[in-house]
Amino acid sequence: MEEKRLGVIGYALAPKKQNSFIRDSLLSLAKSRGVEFVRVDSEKPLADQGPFDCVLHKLYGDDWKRQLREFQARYPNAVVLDSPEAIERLHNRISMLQVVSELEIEDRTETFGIPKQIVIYDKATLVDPQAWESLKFPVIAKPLVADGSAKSHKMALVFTRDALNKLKPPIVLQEFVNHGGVIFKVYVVGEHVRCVKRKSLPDVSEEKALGVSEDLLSFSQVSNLANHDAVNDSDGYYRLMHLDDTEMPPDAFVVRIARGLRRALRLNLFNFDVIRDARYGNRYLIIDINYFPGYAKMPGYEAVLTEFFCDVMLQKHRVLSDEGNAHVSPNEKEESLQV
Ligand SMILES: Nc1ncnc2c1ncn2[C@@H]1O[C@H](COP(=O)(O)OP(=O)(O)OP(=O)(O)O)[C@@H](O)[C@H]1O
Ligand SMILES: O=P(O)(O)O[C@H]1[C@H](OP(=O)(O)O)[C@@H](OP(=O)(O)O)[C@@H](O)[C@@H](O)[C@@H]1OP(=O)(O)O
Ligand SMILES: [Mg+2]
Ligand SMILES: [Mg+2]
Repeated sequence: MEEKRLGVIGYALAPKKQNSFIRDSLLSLAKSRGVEFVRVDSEKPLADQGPFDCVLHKLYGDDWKRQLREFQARYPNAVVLDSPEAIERLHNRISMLQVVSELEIEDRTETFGIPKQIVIYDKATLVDPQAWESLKFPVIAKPLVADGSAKSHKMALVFTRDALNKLKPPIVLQEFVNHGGVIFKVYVVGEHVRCVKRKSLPDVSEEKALGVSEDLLSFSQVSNLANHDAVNDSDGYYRLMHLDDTEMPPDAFVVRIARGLRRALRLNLFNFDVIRDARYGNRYLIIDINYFPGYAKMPGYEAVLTEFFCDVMLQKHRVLSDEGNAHVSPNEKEESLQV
């Protein structure tokens, strides 16, 4: 039975995201807590729709950003999850990871950072040895832009300097770090943090790097590959990893990083990929941060997300009732969402 009407969330998502995220199980649980979901009609201006208490979105482009601005001007009390300016930082693989160096986290046993990386904007720099002299091969070449397009996920494991001329800048060259073939994906939903294990690229030994038949290996979204894809890979490069044997990073450490990133990024909905450097065993490297990832892959995602949306609505009501007593600026309102 519906307890109390908390509010309406307008969602603006690409069809694939809508299909995976907006499930009946989420809608009914949210409804039982007084939260209703309404699809934003992409054929009409956002500001002419609603009213919504909250807009949940993962769309790209200037037109969408303009629509959000117009909506916010018309409904200054509505909550936009998340702010397009904050999301934009994740659309560039350099600014995305710069935030890691801003974190001030002390841990007695574990350390963290990012792999060594450089950015290459043009072909000329790509073939200039000075540019990548300091990098140790193999490296992973990643498109600089991470805008959700299929192209932005196309990576290459590059074994030799000679292979660099096959790449198309702008790219980031990041040192490949052996990590036992397992990646940790940390899902953040407001204050909630959940870490899961996924398959990753297998380690590359020095002999293997010397013996490869190709000096460049292309791949895309490895952690989403089904296990049988990996096993059937014709040259046997991928193999089934024993995820169960891999120890998880300490919970408290992961939560501290997640909360630090959330504050620094001013985002509520994201995940980040972490690998454990096989050379040390207590050193963790953050390699990727994604806005509004595939939460539906998280067991029990409905309860976690519902709890979060209820909190957002309750905080909004709280801010509004405070506003009756004193003036609260829009910035302060946003701040209050960041617990
Ligand atoms: N520096 C690295 N060292 C070792 N493996 C890496 C490194 N960077 C990336 N990988 C591997 O390559 C995969 C893809 O890299 P990354 O996560 O940056 O790409 P993405 O396309 O943004 O991924 P996602 O689908 O999570 O958005 C990782 O999941 C991991 O398996
Ligand atoms: O679609 P999936 O469920 O695989 O979710 C993936 C999501 O795609 P979607 O937003 O189109 O859904 C990706 O977003 P873009 O970089 O392409 O913007 C990125 O966030 C991945 O990291 C997510 O995979 P996960 O990290 O959760 O495994
Ligand atoms: Mg990733
Ligand atoms: Mg990514």
